[in-house]
Amino acid sequence: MADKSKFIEYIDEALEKSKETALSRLFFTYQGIPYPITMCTSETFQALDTFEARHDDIVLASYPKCGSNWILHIVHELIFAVSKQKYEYPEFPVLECGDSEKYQRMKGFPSPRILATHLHYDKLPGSIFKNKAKILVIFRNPKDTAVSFFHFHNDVPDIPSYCSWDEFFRQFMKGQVSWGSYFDFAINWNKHLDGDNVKFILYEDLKENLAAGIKQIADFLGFFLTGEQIQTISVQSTFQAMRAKSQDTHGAVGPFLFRKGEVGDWKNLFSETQNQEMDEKFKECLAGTSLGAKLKYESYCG
Ligand SMILES: Nc1ncnc2c1ncn2[C@@H]1O[C@H](COP(=O)(O)OS(=O)(=O)O)[C@@H](OP(=O)(O)O)[C@H]1O
Repeated sequence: MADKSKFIEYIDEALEKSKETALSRLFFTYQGIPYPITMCTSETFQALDTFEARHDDIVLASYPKCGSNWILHIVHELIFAVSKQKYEYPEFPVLECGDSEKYQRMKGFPSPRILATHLHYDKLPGSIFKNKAKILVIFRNPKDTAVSFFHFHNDVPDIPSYCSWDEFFRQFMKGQVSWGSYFDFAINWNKHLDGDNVKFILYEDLKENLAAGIKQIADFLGFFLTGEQIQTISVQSTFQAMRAKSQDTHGAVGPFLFRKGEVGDWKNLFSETQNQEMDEKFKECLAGTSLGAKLKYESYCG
């Protein structure tokens, strides 16, 4: 029996190691943060210093899976409503993804440029702050964010999957997932959310009252719309409306990206132990902070 348990221990350890080796092939680390090798390169990160932000750039900053495609769509619709011009951005809109020449090409793009990013606050190019670009910072409760991230890896055929939710959860809590730790991302943003050019948006607030959220975004961007225009954009921005068009807007990945769009889906995957572990982590990192209060953790994760 003793030998058998040693054997199981050994196999478990070997499995653990091979999982970590397999996972390490998914990422490369740049300045301490893991990024997916399929989307980012260190050459692009080096070239990022040459990116010159404009005062009329609109930056959507979020940890992955907090709803950046939702806000991107809303901002597109707002621009269309005020300018009657369909906004066509010539590049994949995530600032840190793509080839290292992109920042040169971007110099020729018309304003306003809408740029999404999952970079942590302290990794953002300084010109965003220096030139006072407008930044919409989107947050979602960490439990639903983790669940959405897990499904994305495991549902999309071309992305390497995790062997189980438990395995993903372990890596998520260690920050060993693409773009690093949710909690580090949040701690980094915590003291910078009240700046003049920064607008905090909570995914759950938008779910609660989409029209009110769209109005706040429009006000922040200085767009004046009628109540009727706001109403029209809300109808076009519901989860159902966006999912129905997702193959046209995002290709084959669309239905996976617009997966469920709910608050509280974490209850379907979290074990009691995982629940407690995340509550502890939240307390340790964000309890008593201004962002901690803004996230309304008790309401959405309790
Ligand atoms: N309109 C609307 N309403 C409600 N929820 C929406 C909407 N649009 C996108 N989503 C949900 O946002 C999740 C994807 O987040 P991101 O767009 O940030 O993903 S990514 O990081 O850019 O890949 C993903 O969450 P899950 O469904 O929980 O996986 C999307 O469904």
